[in-house]
Amino acid sequence: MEKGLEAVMQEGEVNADGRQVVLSVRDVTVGFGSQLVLDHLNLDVYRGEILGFVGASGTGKSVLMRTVLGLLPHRSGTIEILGVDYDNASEEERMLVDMRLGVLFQHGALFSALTVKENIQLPMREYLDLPQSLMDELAYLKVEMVGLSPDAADKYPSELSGGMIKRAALARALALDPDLVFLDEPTSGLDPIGAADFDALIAKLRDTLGLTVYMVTHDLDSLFSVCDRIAVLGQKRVLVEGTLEDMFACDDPWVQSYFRGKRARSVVAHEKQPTAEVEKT
Ligand SMILES: Nc1ncnc2c1ncn2[C@@H]1O[C@H](COP(=O)(O)OP(=O)(O)OP(=O)(O)O)[C@@H](O)[C@H]1O
Repeated sequence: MEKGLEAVMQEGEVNADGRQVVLSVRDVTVGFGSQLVLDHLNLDVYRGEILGFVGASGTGKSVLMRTVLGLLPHRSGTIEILGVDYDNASEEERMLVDMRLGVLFQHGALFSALTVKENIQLPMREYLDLPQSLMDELAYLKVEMVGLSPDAADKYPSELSGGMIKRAALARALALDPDLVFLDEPTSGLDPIGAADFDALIAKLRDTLGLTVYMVTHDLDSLFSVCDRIAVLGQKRVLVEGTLEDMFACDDPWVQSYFRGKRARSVVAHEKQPTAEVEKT
């Protein structure tokens, strides 16, 4: 049975804790030829949270994100987005779901021949029928929302710094006011201050817009500072998902070395520093 936009946006299983599940991945298996990358993987993402998704290189984080976005086929299992079983949805339902999703691919992936404003307007042109003046107004609004100055809107990607490209790509991901945003290593390639600013921007957007954020990252700072929950991919499935405390308590060797290793300890020490400073004054 087909559902209208209202139904698509409001549905989603509510779990035992009363949390709304906006993305539910059940028993999903993905492979290429004889190589199995994901094997009966399960994952839930809750409305309004920032979920950090980590795992060793090559474990399948990008494959999972692309599978959830319908860009790669899965051999078995179900994927429900905003309460809609994507595989069994009608074309209209899929389009309504797609409109509620924003994606920031690794390296920004802006079209180099288009200005920032034109890049932001691409999803608007694809899904909506709006007059140019309104699309311009909306594009400037998104540019401001991600902390870029208005003159950045008329620049081409080659005229922007790495941090500005990430912000412009985020503005494009926000073009249709999505419910759920996928970010693939959003802080990679940024210096620590740029990365921290970007993390703060994501947290602010979540708080003000009520976004749900699914963030693939290797950045320990992001995991410690902005993620509400973390899911760890390993052995073709989600090894553990939960809070930082759950990560510290997990006895899987990779999770232990990642969250209790030297780098993690220095990040924790650094995260605690501002509090110590405040206490001194
Ligand atoms: N289109 C494809 N065809 C064949 N194999 C693929 C394809 N895409 C990914 N793979 C394989 O799937 C595995 C997982 O790749 P993926 O890019 O998802 O890893 P990742 O966890 O995102 O790694 P990283 O952290 O380095 O980005 C790798 O062995 C990769 O070679």
